[in-house]
Amino acid sequence: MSSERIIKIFDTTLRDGEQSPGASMNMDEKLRIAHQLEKLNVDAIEAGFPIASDGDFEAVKKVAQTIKGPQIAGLCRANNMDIDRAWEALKYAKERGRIHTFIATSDIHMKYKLKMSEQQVLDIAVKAVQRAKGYTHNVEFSAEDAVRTRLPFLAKVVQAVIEAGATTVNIPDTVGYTIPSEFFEIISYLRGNVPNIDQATISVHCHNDLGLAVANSLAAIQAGAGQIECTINGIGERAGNCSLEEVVMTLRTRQDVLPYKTNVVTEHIYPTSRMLSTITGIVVQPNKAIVGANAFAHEAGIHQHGVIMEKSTYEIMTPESIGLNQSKLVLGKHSGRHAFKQRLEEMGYDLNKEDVEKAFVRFKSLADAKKEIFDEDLDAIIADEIVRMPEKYKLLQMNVSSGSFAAPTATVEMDVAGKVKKVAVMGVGPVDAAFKAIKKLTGSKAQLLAFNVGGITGGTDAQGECSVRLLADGRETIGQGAHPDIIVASARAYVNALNRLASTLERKSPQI
Ligand SMILES: CC(=O)SCCNC(=O)CCNC(=O)[C@H](O)C(C)(C)COP(=O)(O)OP(=O)(O)OC[C@H]1O[C@@H](n2cnc3c(N)ncnc32)[C@H](O)[C@@H]1OP(=O)(O)O
Ligand SMILES: CC(C)C(=O)C(=O)O
Repeated sequence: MSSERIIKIFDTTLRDGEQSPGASMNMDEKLRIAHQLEKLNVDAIEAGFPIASDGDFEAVKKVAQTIKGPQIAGLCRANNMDIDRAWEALKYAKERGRIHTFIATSDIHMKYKLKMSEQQVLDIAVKAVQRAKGYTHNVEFSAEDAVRTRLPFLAKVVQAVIEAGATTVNIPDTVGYTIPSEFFEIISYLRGNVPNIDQATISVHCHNDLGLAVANSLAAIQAGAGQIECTINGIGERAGNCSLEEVVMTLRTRQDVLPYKTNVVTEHIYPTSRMLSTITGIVVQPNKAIVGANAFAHEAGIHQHGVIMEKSTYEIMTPESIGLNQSKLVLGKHSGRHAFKQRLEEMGYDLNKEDVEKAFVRFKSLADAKKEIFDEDLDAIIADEIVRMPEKYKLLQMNVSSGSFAAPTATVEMDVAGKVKKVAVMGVGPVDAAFKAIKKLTGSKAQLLAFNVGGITGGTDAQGECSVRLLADGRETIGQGAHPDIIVASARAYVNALNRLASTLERKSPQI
């Protein structure tokens, strides 16, 4: 086999992909995806099943009229009505229009579904290809459920449809049943037992019921197949189809052992995946290979350190190669100092070693309480931990009980100018109780002008950020506090404001 064979990519997102429950697209949506597939430079777009509905017919027609470059295929059963209707839509793509006709060849499908004998199926397959040939030279035939078909019969069908003029013969694993070594054997068998096999492109169409669609497709091309049928994000009937991005990026990344190329412009993969997910509402799982949100994200400190030093330590392909701007270091409880310091620097903080260490300790304890630490959380940590004035008052511990039955009560322990004091106070609500307790412990006469509370980041595990505006002796101060517990954040803000007030009054300079 010659090296660096070009493998044709036949995208069926708009046909088999649309068979995913909930993935139906209207004509405009199909057209938008088709334009994106055009940018990806796939070799063929299967735009729909024209006999299925008027809407599908119009969509296939519009794609055939509009898209330049890729071939445009339409699926049809092996009967005249379907084939004629398919060509009515596909004819607008002229010589790029491909009629894709199919019939099942496995015993189980022939017996229970079609209720036909082998001979009947063989005759119908040949007639269908001949009918399609009357319209175009560009005819694909699929032997549905090929991998569960008895091999001598499969070979007989393949030989007959090629004689009838099929230019592409597709060997689908309709139910995602086969394993890679078997698929390799099936394709090898056909290449060894169908005398005219070289007159057509062998195609494969793998479903993912056992999670093997990509592996099976790769095994098939290693055995000599020349076309892979696949979908964006791997969507499709049941567990989906072979994922375009996975198969294409495997071929791009493992050139050393897979000497095949595709024509796909891989930099359009990520935007295409996003667009499809937005249009269909089918969310890509975060750990999905290539296009999942975590595919280029590193959370563990040891990995982050490696990536900071040299990306290839933990990245086998670049995010840019699929159209992503850059990989992401996710700060969480497994992160280490290297990643933490790098993020602070990227955010513009130039901290000394001691301050980084102080912030890091606080970051680790926050990371234990919430899943992901965002830049806003780091801002709050820096504001709280580093950019602090000398503290006359320190909040040591607090506990608040609240609800709709007992009166809200705050028990607060503070260090007030070197003395540890504790008090329990009731209030209208938990924040009111906490503020009253702090006032009692500090003896402050400051008037509360404003109190604001907000979640810094989304989710119920968000770090709450509170701000408090106080007035005393004609001076206003603002205090801020952050903590996953919103009451603790409020108390921290209050104490922070009192400390600012104290240091302002001590310096006797009019600051806010
Ligand atoms: C493996 C695959 O993904 S194949 C593609 C699957 N995709 C789809 O089915 C989506 C589009 N399908 C549809 O809109 C409808 O099924 C239609 C319009 C094609 C047919 O609808 P209906 O006429 O109501 O038939 P229905 O879907 O209930 O049954 C399928 C019929 O086609 C026959 N049939 C199935 N496959 C083929 C085939 N490849 N060639 C010829 N006839 C076939 C069945 O035997 C059955 O025939 P019957 O009505 O004489 O019993
Ligand atoms: C019609 C063929 C190509 C198919 O979708 C399948 O067998 O899964």
